Amino acid sequence: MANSDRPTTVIADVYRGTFIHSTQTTAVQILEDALLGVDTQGKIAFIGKGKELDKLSQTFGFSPSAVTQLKQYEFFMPGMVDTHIHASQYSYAGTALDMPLLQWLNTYTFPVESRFKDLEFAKRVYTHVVKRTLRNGTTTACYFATIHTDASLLLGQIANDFGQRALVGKVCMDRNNSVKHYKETSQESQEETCRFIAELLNKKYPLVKPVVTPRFAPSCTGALLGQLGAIAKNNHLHIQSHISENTEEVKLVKELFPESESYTDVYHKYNLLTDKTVMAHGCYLSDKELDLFRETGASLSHCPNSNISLCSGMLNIRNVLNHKVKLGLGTDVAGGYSASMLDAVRRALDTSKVLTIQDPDHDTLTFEEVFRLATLGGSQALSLDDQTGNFEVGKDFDALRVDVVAPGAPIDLIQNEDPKILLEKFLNLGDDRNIVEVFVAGRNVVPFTEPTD
Ligand SMILES: O=c1[nH]c(=O)c2nc[nH]c2[nH]1
Ligand SMILES: [Zn+2]
Repeated sequence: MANSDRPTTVIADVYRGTFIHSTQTTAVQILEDALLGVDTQGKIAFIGKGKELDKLSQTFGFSPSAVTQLKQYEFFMPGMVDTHIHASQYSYAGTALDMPLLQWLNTYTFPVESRFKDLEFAKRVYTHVVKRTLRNGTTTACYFATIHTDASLLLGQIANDFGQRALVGKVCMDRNNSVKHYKETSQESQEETCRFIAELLNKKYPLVKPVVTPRFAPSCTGALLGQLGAIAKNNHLHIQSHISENTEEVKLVKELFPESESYTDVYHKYNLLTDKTVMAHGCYLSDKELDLFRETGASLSHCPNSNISLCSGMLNIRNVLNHKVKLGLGTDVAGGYSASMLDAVRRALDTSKVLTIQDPDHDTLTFEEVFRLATLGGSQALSLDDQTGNFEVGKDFDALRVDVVAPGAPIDLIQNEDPKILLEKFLNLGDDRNIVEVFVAGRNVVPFTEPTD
């Protein structure tokens, strides 16, 4: 090949085997004996057929002997996207699920979150949650931290150090909190949000971004919501919050914001519904509110474990999808007790099946659709689908290498199964022992190379 014809991309790694991902039109697309090349920037440079090895190796200038071959019963799938997780609640995940949302916040959540003033405590919890989620296949996480700016910055640093793609939010709340040392004024909240954004952006972490984070309407005055909407707009930032999770909360919002037509209208009025907004839950949104989500491009994070654990409600995903609202899945640790997105996949399917038990006409979600929600759907919900979510050329290589028969893992394969069955078994039965490697932007981040604590 003449010098001038040489591609400018330099290939760092090439993998050969089965790749399973979603596209806009196909919930599960299976590419058997495929070849995928990753460039030195961590981006997918090509995806082709194994039999095209000679041609691809010449075009992209790599040696066929450097290709990593997957084993039988292994496949690559896109890394999973947790669109809603409270990193600061990880210490009590798996406990404290015996009361409804508003009581749960005052009894368990605010007292624990107030401890993140202590940076040593913050470091311990945040290191654990980043490692736990990464090894369970969460390559992108949208995190709530606490009101503490320095601890929130530390969460960004830890995600960066371990190589996880993350949106990190310093939580804002200037009212309705009974816990003495867990409060901020609207001025403090606004100033500290600006400091958080400036300092985090200044670090220039390649995969970690700030997200403007009003906790939810009952925790924020209209004045603070308005200031946060302006900060997000002026800096083109992501926004996250909660909406319509339980009936008591919806009633409270009506009382606190009597001038607003609906809960969604409260956020809309303060410019908090944009195409970079993700709202958790939405169990009780009306069709009109869903229309407003679609019009503004805002998305929903479905957190089924939390919705059941706190007896909040059940989101009708089919109705959300029919309204063409962007949707991803979230663990919502610690209202949700599991930090694993595989659990979110299973609970999403369970919830949809319960809705079918209640109404046999309900169009139950398929496992293929839920796979898409956990990957491509999540990346769309976070407006990061230009970078991650599937194996399209030009996106970052965020991937899980899954071995369905990994030693010690909880899956028995009795017969030779096709790749779609392998995916279904992994989603329903697998765990982190099946996730033998995790890649984010081409970098191998699991198994960990750092000393573990
Ligand atoms: O599930 C939830 N967890 C929280 O921490 C929270 N705060 C407001 N609304 C919330 N919902
Ligand atoms: Zn939440």
